[in-house]
Amino acid sequence: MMPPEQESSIAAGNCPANIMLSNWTETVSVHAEPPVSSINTTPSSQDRLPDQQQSNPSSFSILLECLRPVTLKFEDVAYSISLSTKGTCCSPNGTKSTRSVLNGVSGICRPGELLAMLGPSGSGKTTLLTALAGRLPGKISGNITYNGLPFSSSMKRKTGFVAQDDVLYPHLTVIETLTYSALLRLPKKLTREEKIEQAEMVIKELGLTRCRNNIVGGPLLRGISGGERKRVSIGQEMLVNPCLLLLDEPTSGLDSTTAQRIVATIKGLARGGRTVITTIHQPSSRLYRMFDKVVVLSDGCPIYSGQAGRVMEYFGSIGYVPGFNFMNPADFLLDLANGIIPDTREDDQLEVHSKVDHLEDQNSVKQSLISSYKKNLYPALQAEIRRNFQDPALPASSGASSLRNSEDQWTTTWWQQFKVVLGRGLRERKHESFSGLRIFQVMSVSILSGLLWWHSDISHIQDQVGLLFFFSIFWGFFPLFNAIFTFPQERPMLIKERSSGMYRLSSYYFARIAGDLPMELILPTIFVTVTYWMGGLKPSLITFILTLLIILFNVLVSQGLGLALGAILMEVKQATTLASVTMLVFLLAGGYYIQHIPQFIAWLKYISFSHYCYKLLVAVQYSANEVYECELGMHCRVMDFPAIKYLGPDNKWWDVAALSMMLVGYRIVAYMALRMGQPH
Ligand SMILES: Nc1ncnc2c1ncn2[C@@H]1O[C@H](COP(=O)(O)OP(=O)(O)OP(=O)(O)O)[C@@H](O)[C@H]1O
Repeated sequence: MMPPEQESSIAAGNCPANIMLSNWTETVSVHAEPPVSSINTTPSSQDRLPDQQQSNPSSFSILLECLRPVTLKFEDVAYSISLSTKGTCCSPNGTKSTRSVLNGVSGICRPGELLAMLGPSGSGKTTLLTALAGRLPGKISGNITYNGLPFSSSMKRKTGFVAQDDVLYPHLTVIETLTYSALLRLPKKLTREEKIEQAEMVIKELGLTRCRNNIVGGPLLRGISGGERKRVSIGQEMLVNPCLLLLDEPTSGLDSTTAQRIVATIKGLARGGRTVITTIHQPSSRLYRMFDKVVVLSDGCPIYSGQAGRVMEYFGSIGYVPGFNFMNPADFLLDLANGIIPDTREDDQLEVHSKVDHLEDQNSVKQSLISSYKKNLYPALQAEIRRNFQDPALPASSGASSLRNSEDQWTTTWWQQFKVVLGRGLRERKHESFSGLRIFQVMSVSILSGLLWWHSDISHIQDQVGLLFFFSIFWGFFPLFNAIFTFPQERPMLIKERSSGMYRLSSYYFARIAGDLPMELILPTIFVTVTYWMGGLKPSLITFILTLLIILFNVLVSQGLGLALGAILMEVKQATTLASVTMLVFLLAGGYYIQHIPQFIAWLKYISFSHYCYKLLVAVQYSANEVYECELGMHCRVMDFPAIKYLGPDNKWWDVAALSMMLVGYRIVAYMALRMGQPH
């Protein structure tokens, strides 16, 4: 294995971008360059890299040029959302309407190009970017092709998508975050060490060395800075050496120098033969100069799509000129997209503001810009999109289909995915699993109940049975409410990672369940050990072990129900409300409080796992012929005690079978609910 420095310098030799990227901490100077559609990265990537990779996997580096350049073309993209208002008492049916978010947007972005989408807030930039990333739900009309093909699962794994909000695990450090991504996303032909090396390399490339061991942090936990978070998100996508990289507002909330550095970084990635598209709010003129192409949107309609350097010329040709010579082109474009014509008199800003109020004027400016686009730009753009030439940067069409066939499998095996997600989950949640608060909660309840039932005796059978019922209910509630949070909390991460094709849902699901097991099982074990012996239950080791096993079984079933409710509703408030109603029903129908439930509702106990758990606890605690002192000097059979008699005939295996069915059934339901809510 080569030392990282050596590898880095070799890679940099192949890709000029890397020279610039590795200088993150130094002053970044990137100037607008001529459109790079002429940059032909294909021969090198096509002829050399795949071979290199096959013969010597260690030479694979994310710093090399993109392996399969992508030309992205989109034509007449339109998207509408349906808006429905809820009914009221006066108009119970509510109303339904649709709203157009994108309307006839077209463009081309070739390998090596950086395309920026500009437009006012709400103009549809994010929606278009999400559509281009193949992640927009619902029906999109128009045509979006990647090397002439529709979006495919192999394309998904070659696409990097950096969302506006960074979805990262707060308790992992920067290096851990990138290492786990590398382990999950890099191909199986690389060894673990090589993958870790790639993560290290990204850290260096993005200038994250200083904060590599800092935790990422989140809203309630101070971690790395906003710019560093953004770079970690970009780094996660860089790891897969994406041929198509899409970024949503990568500079929002950052100071101008940091923004400049981020854009310089993505410009560098484009120079490595990637197709890079970004939305951006208010770029400075320095940033604007780095763009090769721009698409300007106004209320979802395009007013410009083409070379960034020709914007002024185009708008000048249709009669719109900036107020003064040194105006930032981005400001000029945003004014136009808002329907505001920049005033030619520099000092008269009041005039501009007064125009803001003239909605009609603005709308007519927008309409005129949209029609000018349709008349002057669209025909040539459409012809260019439809031109069926063999792009020199594209692999031959056979290459495109082999791309589809050979890469449709996952980059890592099921088992690797399981192990990495499990390890990551244990690390991320160790503070939560072993939180002092949780341990205190369980310990205090166990000691308190041990004291309340202190050395209870069979002559006080009512109390003893009460303790067994308490076991079944407490260890029904506690795991249920813990499990409810699992999937709603993880949802953003799950959507992000599944959208990038990082792992199978099943490997994630089993890793998540397995990761929670240690703590889910350790706490009840401590609880039962303390309370069983303090509470004076049967002093037999076998009975104690059986009691413990029944409670652990109950915990797993109840955890399954919590997972299922969380996965179905995906909303913690609704899920906890439903869970508390369910547990209340189980508590009442369990057989301890009411022994004369009317027949028509008595079936409720059969769906209650607490009922089966309670029944089993009683069955192992008392033998069939055991007696207790029911009155002074009088002995009665335990099995005739009303709260026990009500439980019905003692057939333990039926109860075990019912609990087993619930154990598996709830988990299947949770999995199916997750699958249905997932991007495919
Ligand atoms: N699922 C949705 N439900 C309701 N409205 C939506 C939905 N998706 C998009 N919109 C609306 O479509 C419009 C475009 O949204 P989009 O997020 O694409 O704009 P944007 O240009 O990226 O804005 P910003 O710069 O503020 O992020 C907005 O008015 C938004 O409210």
